[in-house]
Amino acid sequence: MARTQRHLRAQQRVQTLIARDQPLEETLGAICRIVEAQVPGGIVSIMLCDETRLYLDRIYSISLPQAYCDAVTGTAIGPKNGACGRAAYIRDFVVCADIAHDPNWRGFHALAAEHGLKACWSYPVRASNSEVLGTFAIYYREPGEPRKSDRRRVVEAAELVSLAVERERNREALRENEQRYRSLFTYHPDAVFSLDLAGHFTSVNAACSKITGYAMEQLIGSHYSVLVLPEDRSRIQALFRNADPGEAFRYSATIYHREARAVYLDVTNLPIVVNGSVIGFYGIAKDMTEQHRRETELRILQRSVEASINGIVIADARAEGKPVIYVNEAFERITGYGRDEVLGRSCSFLQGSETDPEAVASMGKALAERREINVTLCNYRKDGTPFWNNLYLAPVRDGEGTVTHFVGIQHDISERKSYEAKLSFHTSHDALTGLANRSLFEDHLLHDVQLAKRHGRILAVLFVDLDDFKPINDSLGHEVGDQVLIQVAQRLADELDPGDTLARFGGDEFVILLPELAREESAIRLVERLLTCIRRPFRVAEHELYIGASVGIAFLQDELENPVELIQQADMAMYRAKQKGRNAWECFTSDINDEVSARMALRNDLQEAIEAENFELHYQPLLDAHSGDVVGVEALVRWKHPVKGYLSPGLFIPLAEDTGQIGPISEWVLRQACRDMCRLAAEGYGQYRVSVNLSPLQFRRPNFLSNLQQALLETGLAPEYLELELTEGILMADSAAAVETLHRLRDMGVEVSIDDFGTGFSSLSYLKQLPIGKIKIDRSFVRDIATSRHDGAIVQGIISMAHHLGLAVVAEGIEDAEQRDFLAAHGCDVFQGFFFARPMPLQKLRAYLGQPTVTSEGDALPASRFS
Ligand SMILES: Nc1nc2c(ncn2[C@@H]2O[C@H](COP(=O)(O)O[C@H]3[C@@H](O)[C@H](n4cnc5c(=O)[nH]c(N)nc54)O[C@@H]3COP(=O)(O)O)[C@@H](O)[C@H]2O)c(=O)[nH]1
Repeated sequence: MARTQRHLRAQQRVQTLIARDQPLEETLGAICRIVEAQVPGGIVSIMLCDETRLYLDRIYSISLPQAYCDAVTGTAIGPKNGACGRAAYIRDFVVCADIAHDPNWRGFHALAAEHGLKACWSYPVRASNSEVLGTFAIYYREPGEPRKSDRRRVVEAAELVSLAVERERNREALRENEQRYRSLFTYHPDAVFSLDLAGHFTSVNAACSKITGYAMEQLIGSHYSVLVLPEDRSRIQALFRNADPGEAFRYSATIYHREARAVYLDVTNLPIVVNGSVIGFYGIAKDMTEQHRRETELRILQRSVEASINGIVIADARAEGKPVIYVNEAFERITGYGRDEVLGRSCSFLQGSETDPEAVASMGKALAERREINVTLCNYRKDGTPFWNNLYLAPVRDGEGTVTHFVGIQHDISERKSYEAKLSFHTSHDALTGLANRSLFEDHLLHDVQLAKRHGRILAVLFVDLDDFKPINDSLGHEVGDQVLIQVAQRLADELDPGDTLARFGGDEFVILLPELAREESAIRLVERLLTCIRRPFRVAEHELYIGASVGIAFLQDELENPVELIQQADMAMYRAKQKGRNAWECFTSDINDEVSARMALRNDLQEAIEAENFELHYQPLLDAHSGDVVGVEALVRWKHPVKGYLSPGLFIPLAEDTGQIGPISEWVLRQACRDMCRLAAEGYGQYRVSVNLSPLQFRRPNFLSNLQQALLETGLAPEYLELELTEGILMADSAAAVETLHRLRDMGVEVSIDDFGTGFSSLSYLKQLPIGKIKIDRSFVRDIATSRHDGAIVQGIISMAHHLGLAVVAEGIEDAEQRDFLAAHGCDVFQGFFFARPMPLQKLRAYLGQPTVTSEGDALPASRFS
């Protein structure tokens, strides 16, 4: 009984050691001690299997000699390998009553004998799953058989060993599991954490710290929501609230990094279930910030590509034929092809008959060489219309540098191209007539002169200047003038050969290049034809208009160095033709050159005269036809040329009108005339009205009226003592504006008369509508008034009708008494002419007007010339 109790107590001790997870070695040592205490003379050994279950590689014993233990450690499990090797092998009790004679101990006899071991009883240690874990054995130093109780003791001890070893193995497995789990947690690159049910962090790994910027100790215990963006909090709280027990849930969240930057997370939470209850949540949060940035960037890029106004096309560089894999909306708009019609096709379908093969080849070369290129080529829309495509092609490379795609950016530059074409047309053509302009004409001239010289051809340049075109422009307006020019251009073009060049140099000047004439007479015959065709009437709206032309001809001479000189020569010849009268032509000769040079010199001299104010005014009196009183004077400008003396305005006014120099001359005349009249009055010669000739240019200036007013103010002449002489042409051009100006003059008190009446297009009925007071019959009618019944009748008619309209009539150019008497007899109001007085300088006018006479009121009396 006492032995049984001792046995039980011994077992309890061992079990306590096992339960307390004491080290296995300690527990097995205890088992050895307990059993040896129970079996006098018995020496206990416990052997355990290796992982392969083929060897007994560990031995625990408190009494066996160490040398023996070392020798048997590693014994293979086998039927003839001693008591333990065999017991593990046959999985049953093995009794070796006499080791020395036991055949299963062959190989171990000497060892056993050496250590005095004579008997051994061994039993396999088996796990709960029957797996052999090792052996439990008792050695004796005398041969002997076990009793039943001995066998039971060995089996019980083996079970205790099994318990201890299994417990140790479980402990090991648990430790390993724990380490595995720890590794997963610790080394996971994503943030792994656990939360309690209230949402506080209970554990965090290093990645949590890295992603949030907070130390692990700071995170543990804090609530997850302090990290989450306020706008995300309620959504995430709801997810936790509504999570199905036992189900994982996933969401995206944005948190604040400690450095106040947003971190985008992809979070998965899963419940921690212990004993069937959820006690918290595990979380795995993947940092998506970089991916989010890339996605945002990609989205923006994608939208930019979609919304680009340029067509964008992407082709697969690795597939045969480089098929299109993407086109944007602009591509569809520009080409007219829908996306579905394009995808999978090679972009070459946009090319057509007008596509430049060189551009296509250079594009193909760039694609083959995998490099970018910018080409402009003609592509075709779906409806067949061509468009200019400025295409930029660039390769797209992958991470290894392999070209995977080509991106093409199309820019439809059709509008720019057409604008450029127009621009280039305008730089080389006249906008009104569409003819070549001077620059293009000169290009042709240089080229044709070269050929003519090389092949000994006859080449001529014709300079055509229209006669009588200016009055049309002035009197009927520019629109009518433009139409005439267009028709002239057409008529000239109709007469020319295809190889000839017709150009307009501006105004009414046309220039023709005849590069290949059979003989010089051919040019002259052509000129005759041109003059004839220009003489034919021009019809513009309700007008039937007649003009002529003057043509200068210049032939290419061997000695000519600069081809452009031919134009100048033809121009000079034209000038000479003009002097011959209307519808004439003239060939260039060297004397013409001299004449033009003289004109150029005169122009330069005139400019100097303007700057030095080298002019003088002469005054020609105007006499009352009845009383002979001087009723006014006409101011006539003279140029005091330093070499040539006084020059008549007939010599320089037309030149000044051509060159625009008339402007400053007119300004000077107006002011000087006003000043002189004031001076005469101040000197007591009387206050006379002065007539000043007005040039069309001066009248049309926008600031004409204000300048006039300024001149009157500056000089102090009262407006009623100023009369402006206008030609009919001035009034006819842009008549509405001209009439308006006349009204303003009348409002100012300035008198207006029509000069050279009878030579223009106007009729008396037209003049009736104008606020004018006087007409001046042209000198040409007065000249033959007494001898030509025709002129006499015209003058008579003019006077009669003018009086009916309430207009005074002045006759100019009266040179003899006959003319005077005729005009007096027919009621002419005012006389002017050499018969009475020639134009004279102011000093002579003083003498002509006689001694200054001053009335009691201080006014001078008018001088009478008839008494
Ligand atoms: N825009 C301006 N034109 C001006 C100005 N000064 C003169 N002119 C114009 O120049 C043309 C020639 O003028 P001029 O040589 O001075 O001749 C004038 C008279 O001398 C001449 N005249 C006068 N009486 C007779 C005569 O009996 N016989 C005859 N053969 N000639 C005579 O007529 C000219 C005046 O003509 P008009 O102006 O039509 O009254 C001439 O057209 C001038 O208008 C100027 O400052 N600005």
